[in-house]
Amino acid sequence: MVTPREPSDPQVDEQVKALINRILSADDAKASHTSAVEDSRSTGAQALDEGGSNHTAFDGDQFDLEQRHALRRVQGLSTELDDITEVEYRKLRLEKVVLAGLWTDGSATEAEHSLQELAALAHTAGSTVLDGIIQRRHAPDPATFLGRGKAQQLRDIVQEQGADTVIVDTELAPSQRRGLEDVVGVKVIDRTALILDIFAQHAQSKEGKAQVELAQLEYLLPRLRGWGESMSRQAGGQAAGGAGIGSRGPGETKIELDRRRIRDRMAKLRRDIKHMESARRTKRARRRRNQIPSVAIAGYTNAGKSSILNRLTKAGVLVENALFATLDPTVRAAQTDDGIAYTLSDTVGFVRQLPTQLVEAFRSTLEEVDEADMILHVVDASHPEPEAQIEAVHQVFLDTNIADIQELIVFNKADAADPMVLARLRRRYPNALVVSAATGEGFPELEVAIAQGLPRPSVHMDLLVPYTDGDVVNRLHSDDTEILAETYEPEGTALTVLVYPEDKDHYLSYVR
Ligand SMILES: Nc1nc2c(ncn2[C@@H]2O[C@H](COP(=O)(O)OP(=O)(O)OP(=O)(O)O)[C@@H](O)[C@H]2O)c(=O)[nH]1
Ligand SMILES: [Mg+2]
Repeated sequence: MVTPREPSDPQVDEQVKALINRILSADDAKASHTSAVEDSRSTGAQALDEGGSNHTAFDGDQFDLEQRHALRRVQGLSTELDDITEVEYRKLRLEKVVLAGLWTDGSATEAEHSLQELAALAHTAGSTVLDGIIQRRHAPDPATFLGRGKAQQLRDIVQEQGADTVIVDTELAPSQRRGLEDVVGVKVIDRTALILDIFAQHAQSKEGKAQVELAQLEYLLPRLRGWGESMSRQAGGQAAGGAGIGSRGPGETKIELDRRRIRDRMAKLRRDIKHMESARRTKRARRRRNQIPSVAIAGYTNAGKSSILNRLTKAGVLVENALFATLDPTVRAAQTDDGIAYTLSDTVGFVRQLPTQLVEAFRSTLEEVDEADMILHVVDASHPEPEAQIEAVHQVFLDTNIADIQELIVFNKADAADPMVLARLRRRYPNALVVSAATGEGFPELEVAIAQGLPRPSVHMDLLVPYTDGDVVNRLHSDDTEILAETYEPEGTALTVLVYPEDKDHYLSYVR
């Protein structure tokens, strides 16, 4: 049984209230979402390499990153009430954390890697990870997630270390969260809330923000009940009749009101997102019509996708040694050595057990991948389990029906990877490439492989274009034609070209 929460235990209620306020307050997307990554990154996540981000010359000016740091500094100076709630909410939540996970199936190493990934996530959200425990157990305890004894041990660790938060490596039922909180005496957050928080901090585009807000509300809605229950219990004390109209206290009315406001907000967000989706589709259709081949970069979070994009295009996309640095698809123009233009799109990183609330948001970024001519599947070769990451990504490809697009696996971070592991990966994936976005190793081969994988203009034409039709020559010189020969004759420019089948008609009247 879950012990009923005392009405006078306001800490958790305050958190929920603050969260609701934050989400419901209009236009609070401004500074608040990007401000939470504190500078307390001294200890923690082994899954991230030491020393923060090492930027190459290809990573650009990192304006985004600077902006984030700048926003961080002004936090707490504002006197607006909204912002104060926000700051308190942050302070309350994510500072010194202890992690807790269960090892139910699989090997001990797998359980450990899962906790390491959680540490990396916590780190990305701005917390300092002090400690972590794993319990071997068939199934989670329905009341407290960890078994009673282990939960008490966790409480001791929390007290010893002076932690203020426990993060659990799964999604908890609301009652489990409260049950565990009652034992450990500090607030408990689950993996889903953590990932949602990171997404909220990082989303940049309007669509991304809307998607994340919708996901947060979806997560919050069923969890409001916990709060409502304790409030109506209060009211129940006054009107001792039990159920019925008389027992409805102000708490209940308030919770209903909040629920309705949240539902209204969710409906509005869904409408907005629909609208934004169709705008994006139009843009994509235009690109399609122009016949520019497209390459999508996909892969696990922190694999180095943005770094590879930057090196291929010198685009200056934010690279950060954190999970989910990129949360919005970014499309850039690139060119093969022999002048074929193509688009390269960066995508949101994959992660195991993506919260269901975020799957939609994630899928919208995969639409870019969906229509690509080729996928660069980037894998961090220095990660402890590259094969598991590949499988996780392939599973998502299967789930979203994009498994039939031509895929090129690219093992990145060759400079940091164990040579033995690299050898193993080379054997297992003979068609894959090994590169390092840090040193540039393997990039010439990568560029050749991309050039070979792209659809090429295939219709051979011999043309003579009169000098009066200069715009036609210009057009042939633009992105989507390959010029094999060009000479100037008295009657005009003679060209031998390869064009895409769709473009053939434009030039038929100039054929010699
Ligand atoms: N040693 C080494 N580090 C690299 C290499 N490529 C990228 N990194 C580092 O790995 C981290 C993640 O790089 P990103 O390019 O942001 O990775 P991403 O896949 O775009 O990550 P998300 O957008 O967060 O999913 C950064 O700290 C990079 O500096 C590499 O070849 N070698
Ligand atoms: Mg990225």
